[in-house]
Amino acid sequence: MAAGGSASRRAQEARRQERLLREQWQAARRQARRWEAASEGERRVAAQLLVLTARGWRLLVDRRWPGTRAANVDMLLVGPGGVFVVDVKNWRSAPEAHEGRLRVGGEPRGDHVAKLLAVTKAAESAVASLGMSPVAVQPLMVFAGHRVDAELGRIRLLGEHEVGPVLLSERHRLRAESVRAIADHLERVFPEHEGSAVAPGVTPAPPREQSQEALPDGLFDLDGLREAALEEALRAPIEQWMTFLHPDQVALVRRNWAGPARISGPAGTGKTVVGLHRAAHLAQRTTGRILYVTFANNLPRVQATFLKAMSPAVADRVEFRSLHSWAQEFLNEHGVPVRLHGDKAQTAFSLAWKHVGRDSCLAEIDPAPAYWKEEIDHVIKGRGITSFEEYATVPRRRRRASLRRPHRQAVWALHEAYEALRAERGVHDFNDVLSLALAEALRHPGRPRYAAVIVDEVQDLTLVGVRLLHALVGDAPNGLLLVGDGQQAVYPGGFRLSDAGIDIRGDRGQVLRTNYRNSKEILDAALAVVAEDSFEDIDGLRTPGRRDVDLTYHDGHVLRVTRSTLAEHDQALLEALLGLPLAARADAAVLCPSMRAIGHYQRLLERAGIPVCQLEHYDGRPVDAVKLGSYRRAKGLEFKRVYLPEHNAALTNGSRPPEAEVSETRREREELLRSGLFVAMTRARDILWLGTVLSP
Ligand SMILES: Nc1ncnc2c1ncn2[C@@H]1O[C@H](COP(=O)(O)OP(=O)(O)OP(=O)(O)O)[C@@H](O)[C@H]1O
Repeated sequence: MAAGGSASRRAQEARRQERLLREQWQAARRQARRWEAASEGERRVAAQLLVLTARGWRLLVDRRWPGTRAANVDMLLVGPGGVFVVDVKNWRSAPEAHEGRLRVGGEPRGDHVAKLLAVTKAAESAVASLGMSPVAVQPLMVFAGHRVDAELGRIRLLGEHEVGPVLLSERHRLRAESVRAIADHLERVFPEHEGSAVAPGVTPAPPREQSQEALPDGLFDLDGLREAALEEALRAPIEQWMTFLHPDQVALVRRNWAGPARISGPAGTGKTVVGLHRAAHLAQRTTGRILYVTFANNLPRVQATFLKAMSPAVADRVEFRSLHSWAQEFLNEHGVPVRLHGDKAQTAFSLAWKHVGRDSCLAEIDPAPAYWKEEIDHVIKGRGITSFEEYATVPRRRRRASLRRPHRQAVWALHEAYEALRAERGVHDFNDVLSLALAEALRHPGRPRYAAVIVDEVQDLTLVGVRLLHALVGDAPNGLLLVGDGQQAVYPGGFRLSDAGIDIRGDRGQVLRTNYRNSKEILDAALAVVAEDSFEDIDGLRTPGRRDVDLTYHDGHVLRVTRSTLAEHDQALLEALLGLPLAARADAAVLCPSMRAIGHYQRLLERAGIPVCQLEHYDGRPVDAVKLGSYRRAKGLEFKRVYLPEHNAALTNGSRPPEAEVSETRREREELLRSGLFVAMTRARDILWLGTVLSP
């Protein structure tokens, strides 16, 4: 039933659009005819664009390029789809875009490309003061008398038939008031060109008798426009942040940095948003590829979805990858054999622990082998340490237990045993993949394969990981951008920029301070968890856990739900979720600290008939299911409603021995658990549900 109903609605809308378009097209053609100085071809293009002016677009024609005496800009077009800088060409031969160059009739036309890009840059600067990101400004070359739909770097090449439908079906990023304000502003910045022979007013002329305006065959393709208009009517607008940023953010997106740069700031301050806009901006400015990397492997899919919506023209030049999957592919391409096998590597470690760890002095500090596996993973291999002398004195960042020389000797013996057993099995672990890739990258310093590398959640990388990414672009201008927040580190170990040989000075280190995501109530609750945990960020600075953050006005609440038993607690969670309107479930997430808890809540929700989407499978596109995953998997994401069942179960609550008796390693573990909880809590925009069980 639904399908039949929607088909008939679609047909009805199509008929309405067709009627409307005929009227608009006829008015536009009459108006274009008044442009005496223009050629017939240019008038036809103008008529296409004038149709848009009847649909909420503003067309500025023949404007002066600011800062020049005589240079002109053919057209500026502002509408729901953004700002377009339009250059109309009335060339006899069709354009050819090949290997980034424009040729017409075999002749190079690079000068036209350069001019259009320069005007686009001027338009970007003009709208930046209104907080508009450069990704919303797009250059277009339109060819009268030809059918074209191609790309030349960031320039879209369209024929006269294609331009109308393409612009009409752009996703909506500007509301009517913004279109007005931006067009008014551009009208002032790009004044009318003196001596312009084009009629200035571009409001459609009053309709004449319509019968005389029969459409000449082949001149105008109503079908294309009608389809586009229909799509436009059914399409949802893209998010506000994909077009408008705070002016300070726009400045970061557009800035020229002479070498590696860094953007830091507390949770929710728009770091990823700036990173994504910067990726799109750099892709627009260069012909090279941009690598956007994170540690987590679900985040790249989500970020790729966002970029595609935000800036489809450059989406295929930005590669979103998790660090390890990228490194593995890089090794494969270079013919370096790699046999990543996490389980076999883990068995090798367990055996090594049994042979040389369990009965050593290490067990006095912490009897849990996991602590020592982390020591090897994050301190020794994560830092690329290959000799005991180096390990004997290395600063163990984010590690609390102090290890004297005999302990370090014991760790080294464990490491060597592990490496021998791993090698015997012929397998690699995750750290090996990065070390091999680093060695390979350093072996081929030649032509960089990326114009830029942007690293998100950089605090979660190991030193070897960050060195590897640095090696890909070196200290090239605008090459490396590190984005992250030390307070959200959820892995042990860590590094300082100086350890990695990355020198970030002056304005290349930027801090964002305005939280756009959380309400005061939610942020205060999250900060209370880590208030006592000062942390060291990658610049080596110690920062107190309770940080000063500017908040934007935003409503949001914390709901604390305490029940005596797990069954009652789970029932309360189900009631909260079942009470949501169906559409609201899509923006709700249940986050858990462990795999065991994820399994438990997956069964609970499914039994109650609540559809669940694991965060592993979430790619940022709306899906009508409650998201479910671990705190770590939720990094970098956000949801309107976040549910944290048994949120404090892993933290100490009354059962903790006196402070003096708590081991350093236990303190370290608890600190990491609190960081994880802090990350999970700060994912919530409107509602943060905190479940507690009194007697689990
Ligand atoms: N200028 C802005 N105006 C309005 N909202 C914004 C702006 N900049 C960012 N936001 C919003 O703020 C939220 C947080 O942005 P983002 O995810 O980039 O922050 P972050 O600093 O990377 O967060 P985290 O470190 O917690 O993952 C998003 O909902 C985004 O839409």
